[in-house]
Amino acid sequence: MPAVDVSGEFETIAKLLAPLAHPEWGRGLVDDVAVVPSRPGFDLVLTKDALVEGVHFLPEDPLDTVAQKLLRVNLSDLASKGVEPFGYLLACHWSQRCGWPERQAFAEGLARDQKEFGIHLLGGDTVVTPGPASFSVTLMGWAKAGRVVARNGARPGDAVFVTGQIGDGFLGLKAAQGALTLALERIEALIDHYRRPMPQTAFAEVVRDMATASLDVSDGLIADIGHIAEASGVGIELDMERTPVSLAGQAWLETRVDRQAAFEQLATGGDDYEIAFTAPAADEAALRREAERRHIRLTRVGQVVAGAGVRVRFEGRPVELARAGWTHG
Ligand SMILES: Nc1ncnc2c1ncn2[C@@H]1O[C@H](COP(=O)(O)OP(=O)(O)OP(=O)(O)O)[C@@H](O)[C@H]1O
Ligand SMILES: Cc1ncc(C[n+]2csc(CCOP(=O)(O)O)c2C)c(N)n1
Ligand SMILES: [Mg+2]
Ligand SMILES: [Mg+2]
Ligand SMILES: [Mg+2]
Repeated sequence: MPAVDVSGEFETIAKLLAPLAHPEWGRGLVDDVAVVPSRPGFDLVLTKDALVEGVHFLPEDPLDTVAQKLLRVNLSDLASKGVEPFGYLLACHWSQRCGWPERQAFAEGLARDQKEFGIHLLGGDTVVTPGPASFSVTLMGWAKAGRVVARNGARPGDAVFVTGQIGDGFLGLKAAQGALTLALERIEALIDHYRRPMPQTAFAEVVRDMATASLDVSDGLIADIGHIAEASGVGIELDMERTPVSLAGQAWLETRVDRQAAFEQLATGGDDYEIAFTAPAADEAALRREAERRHIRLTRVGQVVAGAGVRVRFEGRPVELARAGWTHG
């Protein structure tokens, strides 16, 4: 009799994924569907992002961190809209390098973040591909009916804010590729940020209550702020030197001769998973209090004006950008 292939489809589902399933709604991952009871007074909010090896993560990245990044890029989308997540559908397209130990590591990463962020697996699909591995998640959350912040609510007179720090995802990729010379602890922190960005889930309720428009920064700060400007039919003025930078980012900036070009790279590099949003300028003090209570850095990077598009300045001078952020060809 041939040996049982323990990395097969149904072993993966039964042994690694079923323990992660929602105790009621996931039906033990032995049915064709998941069933989520409706929640009166709430809207069901859905988002989906995929990760592809060689495009979003590196072939040598450990699979537990790939699983965490997969959940976190999706958690970031819901957090940026002020929505509380509860569960997700998962598609695994395993490559040839994904044997049992790699699949186990992937499931461990999922388990860790399910616990940290209070979500459960509802179902999904498991296939093998001859190409690079890829994964996707459809994340679901509840929002009080009619209360999801849109991209299109920015108005002249609003200020533009961003949480946390910008540029560590971009620098983290360079660090992981061995292309940065910084102190080892900085390199390690940057690589960890690239592999396991931290979504600003604690800020979601502040966005929900105070933002006029919001999104998360995945493509790049300038490109994503451009999405708010476009959706809202307004212009946005951005002071690029205000881009909040980490200690590692500052150390990197000090190694650069062309400071403006360096800021441009940080503000267009993407992979940040911070929240960018607009709110009435008069609410700045209240927003700062809310951020401080949650130990979250908050930076005012620009303002909303009448007009169209993002106008970027660096130390008062207009900047012509080669590109505003990441796009898939
Ligand atoms: N293949 C698709 N089918 C249906 N809708 C899509 C598809 N791709 C993107 N969208 C929709 O287009 C909009 C913009 O998607 P986008 O992926 O740019 O947003 P995001 O997830 O915030 O950004 P990022 O992918 O950089 O994290 C969203 O409403 C998304 O649901
Ligand atoms: C190996 C490797 N090369 C490049 C990048 C940079 N990158 C890829 S996709 C993306 C935007 C968000 O993706 P999406 O719009 O698909 O959600 C960014 C900034 C990376 N993370 N890994
Ligand atoms: Mg997307
Ligand atoms: Mg996204
Ligand atoms: Mg987004």
